[in-house]
Amino acid sequence: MPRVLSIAGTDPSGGAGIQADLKSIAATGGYGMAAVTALVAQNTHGVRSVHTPPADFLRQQLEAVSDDVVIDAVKIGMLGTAEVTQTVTGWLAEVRPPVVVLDPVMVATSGDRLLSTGAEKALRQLLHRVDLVTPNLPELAVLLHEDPAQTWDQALDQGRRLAGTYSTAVLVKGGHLTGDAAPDALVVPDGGGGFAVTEVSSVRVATKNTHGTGCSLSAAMATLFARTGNWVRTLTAAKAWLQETLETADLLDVGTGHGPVNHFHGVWERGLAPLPGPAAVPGGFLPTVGSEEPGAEGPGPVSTSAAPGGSPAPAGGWTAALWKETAGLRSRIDELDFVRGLGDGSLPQESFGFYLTQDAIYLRGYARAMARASELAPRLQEQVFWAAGARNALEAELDLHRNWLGPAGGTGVEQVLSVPAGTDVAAAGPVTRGYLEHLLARDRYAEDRIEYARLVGAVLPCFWVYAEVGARLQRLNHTAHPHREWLDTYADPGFAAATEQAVAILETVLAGDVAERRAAQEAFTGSVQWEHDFFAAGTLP
Ligand SMILES: Nc1ncnc2c1ncn2[C@@H]1O[C@H](COP(=O)(O)OP(=O)(O)OP(=O)(O)O)[C@@H](O)[C@H]1O
Ligand SMILES: Cc1ncc(COP(=O)(O)O)c(N)n1
Repeated sequence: MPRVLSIAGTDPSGGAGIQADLKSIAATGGYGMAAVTALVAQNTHGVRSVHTPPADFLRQQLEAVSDDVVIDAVKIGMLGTAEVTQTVTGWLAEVRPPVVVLDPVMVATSGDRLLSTGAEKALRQLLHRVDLVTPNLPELAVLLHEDPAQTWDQALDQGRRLAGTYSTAVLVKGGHLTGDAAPDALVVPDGGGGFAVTEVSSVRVATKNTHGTGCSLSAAMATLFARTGNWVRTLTAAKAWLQETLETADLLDVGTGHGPVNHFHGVWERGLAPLPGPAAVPGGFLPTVGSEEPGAEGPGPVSTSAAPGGSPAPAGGWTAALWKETAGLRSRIDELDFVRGLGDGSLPQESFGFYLTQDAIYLRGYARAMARASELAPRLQEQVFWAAGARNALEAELDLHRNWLGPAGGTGVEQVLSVPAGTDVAAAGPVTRGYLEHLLARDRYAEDRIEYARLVGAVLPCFWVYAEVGARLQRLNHTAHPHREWLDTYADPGFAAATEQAVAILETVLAGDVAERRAAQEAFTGSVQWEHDFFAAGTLP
């Protein structure tokens, strides 16, 4: 866990400054430390007064930390005066921490000045010693002695000029622009006079509770860079995290002015997932977008690899949390008479027939759910994926009739096939009917994106739980097994690959906004329960 030091001012109301930094560092997976530059009497409405302790005392704080603790990253926020700024510059020159991120705090959201004009020159000196500077648009202009950018293109030009002048990476932040988007861009000098510019944009959240976003973002950047060693991955991860803190900011009830962001909402919602391996970032924040930076991750979801159990692994923090949440219920599936009987070969033939009949009916409805998901999918890739899923489910259903449920099987499926079109659920048992109603409950949500999220969550367990149960059953298979051929169908690599893709889509949906996430989570857990019940019903012909 990276040890991250914030050097900044205080906010006793907890939304900005050191208090925000420590929350950000913890939320993004670091150990937070703090040296105070200034004590600020402020709240969500503004700054009342500032008390700056002697610079020598700041130096003592910094040395107390660096004499004892290995520092993996530093975030610098409010400095206030030239003397304080020079003290920090001097300490950095001696200690040389591996990563230094500077948020050049000049003016608070409330409009109050937090840096004396006499300190601007000292701040420019400090710029030579930092790896990343994260100015908002007015700060960018002051650092360049120019007027503030009015457009995003002008802001990017200024970012390039600042990066070139100080040979440092610049994070240009578009929070002060208007419009539906909140764009940010990393501008990194390439050493040959050019720049690698990577833009990461998010949807602007309609909230007045944005106090401390700049502090929180820069602290998250320092922490995540210490974890990933890659600025593009860091920004993508930090933005995704910041977005959820903004989306859920209104759930907090802190002050009556510009309130703080909700630093821990996502972490608490997902639960404390174990830390991922090297070069990874906390759950759910891994980039799923492309970038211009050479060597950075290409487009596409995080890699999914087969879990030791043989079923696909979660695609990120969101799916990991959901998978973990349903672990108890899934483990009970293995204990069911039907699953035990299928595994050890003791399952009565009529139970098997009943199960296959229900499966065929189920697949018809399941195909409809995926066809609807294809209709609603916002991205072409997903549209294609669900359409293919619908087709495969129908083909599997045909195959069941052709190869398993023919007259010789004597399971009564002919009756199912002969019912008039549109009423094919008539022969469904109560569980099959209930499961299909759950899958196809389409009119409960007005917005397409919510219905899509719900559908993705609802159809997923049939992929994922089935793959998991199937992988275990397949291991019990042998040449003399009475259900050998059926168990072989579980070993289809195409199905495993499709399951991985489906899990990756679910991860993307869960990383959407809160309403989408809720819809998908609820539908997913509901379907896991139905999967359990479906297997349980297998012994009730
Ligand atoms: N309403 C919003 N919705 C989504 N993202 C936002 C919103 N407002 C700001 N951001 C993002 O928050 C980060 C901080 O941006 P901003 O340009 O406001 O910096 P700042 O002025 O230093 O922040 P602060 O509000 O702490 O002073 C950026 O990543 C920006 O894109
Ligand atoms: C100690 C301190 N540091 C930074 C800010 C800027 O944050 P914001 O612009 O959101 O008020 C602040 N208000 N206080």
